Amino acid sequence: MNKPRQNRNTTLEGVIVAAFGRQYEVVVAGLAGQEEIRLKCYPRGKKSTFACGDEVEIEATGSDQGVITALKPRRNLLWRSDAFREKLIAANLSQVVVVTATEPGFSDLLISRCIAAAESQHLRTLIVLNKADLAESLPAAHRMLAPFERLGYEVVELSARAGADDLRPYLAGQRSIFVGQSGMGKSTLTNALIPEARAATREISEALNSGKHTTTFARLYPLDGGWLIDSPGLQAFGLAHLTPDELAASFIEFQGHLGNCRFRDCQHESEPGCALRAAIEAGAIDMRRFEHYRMIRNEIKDAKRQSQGW
Ligand SMILES: Nc1nc2c(ncn2[C@@H]2O[C@H](COP(=O)(O)OP(=O)(O)OP(=O)(O)O)[C@@H](O)[C@H]2O)c(=O)[nH]1
Ligand SMILES: [Zn+2]
Repeated sequence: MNKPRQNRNTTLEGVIVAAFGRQYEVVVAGLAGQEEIRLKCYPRGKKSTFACGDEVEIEATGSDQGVITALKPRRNLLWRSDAFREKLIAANLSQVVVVTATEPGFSDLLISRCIAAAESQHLRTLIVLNKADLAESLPAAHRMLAPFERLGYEVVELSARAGADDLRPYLAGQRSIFVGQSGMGKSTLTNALIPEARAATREISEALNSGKHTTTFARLYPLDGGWLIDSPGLQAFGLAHLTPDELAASFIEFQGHLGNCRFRDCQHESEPGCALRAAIEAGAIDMRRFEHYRMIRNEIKDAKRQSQGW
């Protein structure tokens, strides 16, 4: 039987497992009984708008190289954007795992951003609280996460250094991505779950001649009937691509209140008869979450103005 790698110009199907700039690593799928084929691929055109998790068609141009010729329809896409740029994070996910830690401190606004990005794509969100061994900092982290837990977002507390088995059941059969600030322990978790990942991390930091293990690009690993993407630490998570309505809908606790304000175009600032404000006062909506919503909404408005050159 012919090995597909020898069939020049044959169209193959695969999944993007790593994205570095204009270069992508693609694992060719559906070749039962044959060893896995990994190809270094470039997009055919100038645009490189693919993400980890994308399902693509490729043409092999050599034994280990190929050209991406088509993108299969995406089930969903996690991405971030400001007024001028967009950055694709990952595609075809089933859940977003926000990794936080007792130390260093983390931003709850960033968690709300990650949740908004996930909810707007109808993805499940799970929160991990890592470094539970640093007991002194646990109470503060619990306080920070309490509003999210009250909304039903599950928090899994663990110490990646001691192992990640408590997380395994949540990841089995799922297509997950670890997102979060730098230093929360995403790579330590990935390494605990996937022994092969450790080798990959070491190889890359050796190649870059840096002792540091900061993740610089997203990589997908098969895991327990699904897969997991480890992604670089996030500092910013702009949501300029969301409409104001989409943003409001992605704050799940606003459901049941949106649409009940006296004015149809209520900005939920100081208008009389604002249902959201009433819900905050009644304790049904957490003030901090409402602040997050306002901050992101104002940022979206600013981004729109900037991109239109106002
Ligand atoms: N005490 C403690 N330290 C941990 C634990 N997990 C990870 N760390 C440490 O936290 C630091 C950051 O871990 P990384 O896994 O590199 O964090 P990251 O989120 O992948 O960071 P980026 O690659 O920059 O996004 C490392 O020094 C880890 O050894 C833990 O459970 N407990
Ligand atoms: Zn209102």
